[in-house]
Amino acid sequence: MTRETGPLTIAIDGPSGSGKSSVSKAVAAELGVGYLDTGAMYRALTWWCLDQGVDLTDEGAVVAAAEVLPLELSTDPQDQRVVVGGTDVTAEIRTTAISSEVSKVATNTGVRPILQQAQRDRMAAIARETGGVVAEGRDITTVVAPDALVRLLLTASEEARLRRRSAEVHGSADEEAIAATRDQVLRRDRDDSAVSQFTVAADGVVTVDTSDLDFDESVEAVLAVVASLAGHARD
Ligand SMILES: Nc1ncnc2c1ncn2[C@@H]1O[C@H](COP(=O)(O)OP(=O)(O)O)[C@@H](O)[C@H]1O
Ligand SMILES: Nc1ccn([C@H]2C[C@H](O)[C@@H](COP(=O)(O)OP(=O)(O)O)O2)c(=O)n1
Repeated sequence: MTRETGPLTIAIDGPSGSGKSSVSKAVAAELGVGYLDTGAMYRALTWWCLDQGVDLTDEGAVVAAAEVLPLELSTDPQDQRVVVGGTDVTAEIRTTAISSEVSKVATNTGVRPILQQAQRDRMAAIARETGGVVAEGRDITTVVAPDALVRLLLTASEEARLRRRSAEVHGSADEEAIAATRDQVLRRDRDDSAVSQFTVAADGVVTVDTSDLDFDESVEAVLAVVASLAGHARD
């Protein structure tokens, strides 16, 4: 798609389970633009460090790994593939083993500027190629792309986020499954909050609360904000 006023750049942040990845992918597909999952980059680096035997608490070693991370990330929202050093890790980076360790990498203050710059470069390349980009994470609206045309904070109640993640990871949202999900949702958000602000919208960032919306309604709500801010009329 093309716009006379420049590329349609959309930045979306939010806590775990708010619907960032799934909603962003659907929004990008609907608008016909590329997609960047910045969380996948932190997850891929975590996987690679573990694979290479790098101690995640050795900050300098993890920074050195970030500098040479051999990452291939697809940009098609309907075909997401993450390849590190020739190994397809698309599924593996979503496992509890990675989810429980990724904050150690994401809170490494030497790693963040390296991945943030890589994310800016990727956003620019995707926008050039497809006329726009939907990029999602924790600091896209504030640090990576504060000048994006549309900036959104996707939120949902703690209860809704736990229920969704639990259903996704354990196939159930009963008490036991929710208890097993707490660490990778609440503890991780608490840790990640030390380096990014993603619970309160920064100035100029629009909040969409999805607690009482189903998936399709969440996608519609985001598309409505895009239409009002970017003047983009859907086909
Ligand atoms: N509004 C919604 N209502 C119900 N389920 C949702 C909604 N948004 C997302 N989901 C589901 O919740 C789970 C977590 O969503 P995801 O997009 O991975 O969140 P995040 O990227 O913010 O961690 C997925 O299984 C997704 O399909
Ligand atoms: N822009 C970003 C994106 C993710 N992160 C961190 C925070 C998370 O713990 C990990 C993984 O992010 P991801 O978006 O995949 O996590 P969720 O799907 O929301 O559970 O990376 C970050 O610090 N900054």
